[in-house]
Amino acid sequence: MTYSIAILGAGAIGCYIGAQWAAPVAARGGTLTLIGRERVLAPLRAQPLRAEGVTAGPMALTEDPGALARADLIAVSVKAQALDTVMEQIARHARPGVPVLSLLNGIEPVRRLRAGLADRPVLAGMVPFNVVWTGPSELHRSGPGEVAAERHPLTTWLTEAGAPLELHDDLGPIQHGKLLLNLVGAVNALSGLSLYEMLQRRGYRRVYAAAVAEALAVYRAAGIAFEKVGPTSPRLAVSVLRAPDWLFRQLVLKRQNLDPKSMTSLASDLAAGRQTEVDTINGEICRIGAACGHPTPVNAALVRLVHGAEGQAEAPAYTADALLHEIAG
Ligand SMILES: NC(=O)C1=CN([C@@H]2O[C@H](COP(=O)(O)OP(=O)(O)OC[C@H]3O[C@@H](n4cnc5c(N)ncnc54)[C@H](OP(=O)(O)O)[C@@H]3O)[C@@H](O)[C@H]2O)C=CC1
Ligand SMILES: CC(C)(CO)C(=O)C(=O)O
Repeated sequence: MTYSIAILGAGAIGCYIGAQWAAPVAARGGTLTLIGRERVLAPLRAQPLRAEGVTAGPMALTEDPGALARADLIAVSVKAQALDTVMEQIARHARPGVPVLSLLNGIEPVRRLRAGLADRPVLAGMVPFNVVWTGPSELHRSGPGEVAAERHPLTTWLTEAGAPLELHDDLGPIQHGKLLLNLVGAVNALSGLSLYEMLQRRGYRRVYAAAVAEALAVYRAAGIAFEKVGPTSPRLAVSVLRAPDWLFRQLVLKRQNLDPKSMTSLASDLAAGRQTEVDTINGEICRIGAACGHPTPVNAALVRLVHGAEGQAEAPAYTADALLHEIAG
């Protein structure tokens, strides 16, 4: 059997995953189509996409959501803010029963896709690393790990074709593990610094550690299982993040291969004056806390501050002390 894969949302993640999957899909006689905006696709028509120095295999590039009609699997890689439109496009163009794989951060997007596309399988996926554009057709990845997805005949076909993908029967613990890693996004966004610069400073790391410690307490109270995603186990991370700068640099930063200009995707949105995914990230911790009666003042403060900064002409530049003050209430 051979299949046609569509990636809906040609941004940092969609293009990186497209670059990883294109050659294995083509080698099995399949096709891969990236659906996105012309401003992103035009440079890729002029110069093939390169991710980590490797040139991507053949892929079709289009702005037309009508291309979904040919897909046997649709991987969604837009921001959560675009999900309503994407669900309408899938409902209008995709064939009945074609599965949708969510590559978005957070747990809420999968819930929304399952509610909005109830007539087709929606598979959870998780991208553990950071990807940034280093040129119009060049991507840089930082951080370890493999993309994870729920097991399904189409995701099994992808792995058999050689696409780098780990399959699981239940992605819940992995999604909850990734959510802990994502809590850095709001701190990074509010600092106004690159992720690399922000992580060099203990004050910001203490804010991030407080958000993770609170989330761990909420998971415990709610009985939620999680797995380690990223370089360090979340419980150890809380202590490691609080270490002095010189020790953190030796233990973590030196091994991370972080691009000095890298930003979390939440920080890129805020810096570009766009709405962010903070409600699906820190907001999810607040929702779980509210449901089990566990207070979440740290994550609630981060949600409030990020919302306050959205749509402002200038990106915020909170000092670490100011953020520590805000989360202390
Ligand atoms: N970047 C990263 O390192 C990581 C990101 N993630 C998650 O992956 C998801 C995608 O993030 P990322 O790649 O950074 O986001 P990007 O903003 O880089 O990419 C999304 C792209 O999809 C486009 N788009 C939106 N709606 C549509 C549509 N209906 N049809 C076609 N294209 C559309 C957007 O255009 P426009 O801007 O015009 O809306 C944008 O170009 C997010 O949930 C993020 O949290 C997960 C792990 C790491
Ligand atoms: C950096 C990372 C891996 C964790 O927040 C990420 O998922 C993002 O940029 O959104």
